[in-house]
Amino acid sequence: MHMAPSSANLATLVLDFDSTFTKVEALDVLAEQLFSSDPARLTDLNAIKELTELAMSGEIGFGEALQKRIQILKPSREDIAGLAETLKRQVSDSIGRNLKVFQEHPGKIRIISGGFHEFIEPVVADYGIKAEHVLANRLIFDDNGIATGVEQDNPLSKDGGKIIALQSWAVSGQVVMIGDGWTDFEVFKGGGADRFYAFVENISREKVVAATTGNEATQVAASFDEVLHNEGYEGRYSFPRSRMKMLMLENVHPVAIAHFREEGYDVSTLKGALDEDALIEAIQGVHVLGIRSKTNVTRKVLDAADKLMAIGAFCIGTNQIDLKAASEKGVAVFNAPYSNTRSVVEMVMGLTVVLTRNIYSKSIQMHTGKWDKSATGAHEVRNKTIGIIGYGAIGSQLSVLAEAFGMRVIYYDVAEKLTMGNAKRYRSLDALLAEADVVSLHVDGRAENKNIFGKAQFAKMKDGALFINLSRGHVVDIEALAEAIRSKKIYGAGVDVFPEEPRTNDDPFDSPLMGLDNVILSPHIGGSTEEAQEAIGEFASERLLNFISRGDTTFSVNMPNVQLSEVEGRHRFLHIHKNVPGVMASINQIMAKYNLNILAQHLKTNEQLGYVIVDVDRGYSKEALDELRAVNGTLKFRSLV
Ligand SMILES: NC(=O)c1ccc[n+]([C@@H]2O[C@H](COP(=O)([O-])OP(=O)(O)OC[C@H]3O[C@@H](n4cnc5c(N)ncnc54)[C@H](O)[C@@H]3O)[C@@H](O)[C@H]2O)c1
Ligand SMILES: O=C(O)[C@H](O)COP(=O)(O)O
Repeated sequence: MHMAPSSANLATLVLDFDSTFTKVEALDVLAEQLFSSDPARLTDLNAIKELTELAMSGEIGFGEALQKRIQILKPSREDIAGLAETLKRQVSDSIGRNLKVFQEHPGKIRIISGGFHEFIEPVVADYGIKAEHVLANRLIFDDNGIATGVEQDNPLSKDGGKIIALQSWAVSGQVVMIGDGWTDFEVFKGGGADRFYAFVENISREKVVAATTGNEATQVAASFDEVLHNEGYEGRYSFPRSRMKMLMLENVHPVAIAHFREEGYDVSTLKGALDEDALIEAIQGVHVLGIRSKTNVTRKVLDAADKLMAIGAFCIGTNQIDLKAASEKGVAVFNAPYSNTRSVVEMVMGLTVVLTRNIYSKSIQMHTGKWDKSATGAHEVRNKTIGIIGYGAIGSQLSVLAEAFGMRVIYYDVAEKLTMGNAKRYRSLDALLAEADVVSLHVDGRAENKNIFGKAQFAKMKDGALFINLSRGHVVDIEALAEAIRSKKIYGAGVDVFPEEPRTNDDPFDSPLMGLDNVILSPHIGGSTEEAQEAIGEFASERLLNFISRGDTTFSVNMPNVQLSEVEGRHRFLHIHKNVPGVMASINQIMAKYNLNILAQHLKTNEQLGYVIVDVDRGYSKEALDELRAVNGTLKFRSLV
């Protein structure tokens, strides 16, 4: 049985304290603490920060910097106690979430620091690290309890001291040094450690990072999870999040990026969309892709995606993604189906009023110095009929707002829908077109909807009616629309979406609708409000995070939806497979064969996919995982801790 790895076979992990165990440099924090109670000490604060930085990047001797800093600071015993309390709240995120590892392997994780026992010990004691496993300096206090210097016979008060101090432990087995600073790298360089990790979760020091290249025993670690994973410890995450790449295109809202980064993922961003070739290149090694409406995720892109687990469409539409191909590969797709609905609807109402009153054309005239005050051709929307085609989230919300404006609402939808207010469902599109003063399109972008609105449909509209499309460009024959406007069949139009749209703001726009009378064109901004974008960022990032961290597929557009709790104190296997007979039986046979203690099990299927989630006790065999991965029909298999 594969249980939590036994301590005996594991390397001893020696952690630096400042900017590694904690997020901060303790003496800088102390300086700030003293400065905040005495603003006259601002110059002291700056001097301390400068000395810290110079010492950490190896520019001046460590011992010299330490002495100088204590002599400037002169902290009291109370100041040091206060500092320890502050530092307890500043433990590095990846250290904090791995508390259990410290508890499971007492003595295996130790601290070596050029800082001071007086504040390090109380902080690391919370992680079960005993005083004898902390190597650090000691302060010298005068009779008034004020620190006046550093004990000089301690090797850690001198340059190159860490490597000498380390020998006093006489650790048997392998030693791994983890730290952000040059003195930490020196431990490895001087032969005091078998391996070295440049710890960059809090700060990345160029000289230290550069020193790790070209040596197999040294590498950069973006989190303690990575170190634990590499060294065979069983940490909080089975796979370090800092090694999971997220690529966010098309200006995905910063709130989403911040959430991903807070959770420790490696996120890169691009402002615009990418074409197929560029995306094929960019998607290599990417675990989660974030897009909006302009990025086409084709089968070719999905074929090239070697690590992809999930796609987040940070918008409503998912027609730009080959959902069938994504399902065949077990890639989960999420979107934000309701977050920009209101923004679109408000824009439709605004366009309806502006077009009905001919305000847009009059405004253009005013800008050329023409004053044309007249009521001719301007109408109220009250008592007019709006015909909504596609009565989904947006169509039905529009129904409510249009009624609030006093409009009569009729709608046409291919599916059965809940009718809002006094709206009336029409089963014939032609009948709707014959009655509507305003026709507004809100169908989804499925491929079959290409050109559903063309010459024949415009011909069936009332003379002088208005046409609005904020759904998808390809659903309307744009030449037919241009002709309907030129011939005055249509009195005006509001168009936000086009068959061909520029990929970025730097690309040109061209359309047969340009220059036509009473036609308001907008650059696909129906959902582009700050409110909507933030709401999408929140919603879609939460869906993706819940899927990646716990397997939850709530709201996925292609995976069977399963709502799951967090994985605590157990293992979770996630098995995505083709929906073919026999998979579940095979999985259960493997579970029985390896005597896995099942705590919970879920199976949900859709036409294409089956999704099995099994929670088991922490003890399990690696062979069982290999067999589960090899079950016929498996598309993706993951094990979570
Ligand atoms: N302009 C923008 O910025 C913007 C913003 C958000 C959404 N959108 C687009 O708006 C559209 C509507 O979004 P939603 O959230 O309401 O989608 P939805 O899926 O909730 O609703 C679409 C409705 O259209 C119906 N439908 C599909 N094909 C039809 C057809 N041929 N005839 C009649 N009814 C049909 C469906 O049955 C469904 O009820 C989508 O195309 C979406 O991509 C555009
Ligand atoms: O599908 C959508 O939500 C809209 O088309 C908006 O797309 P966008 O996020 O690219 O603006």
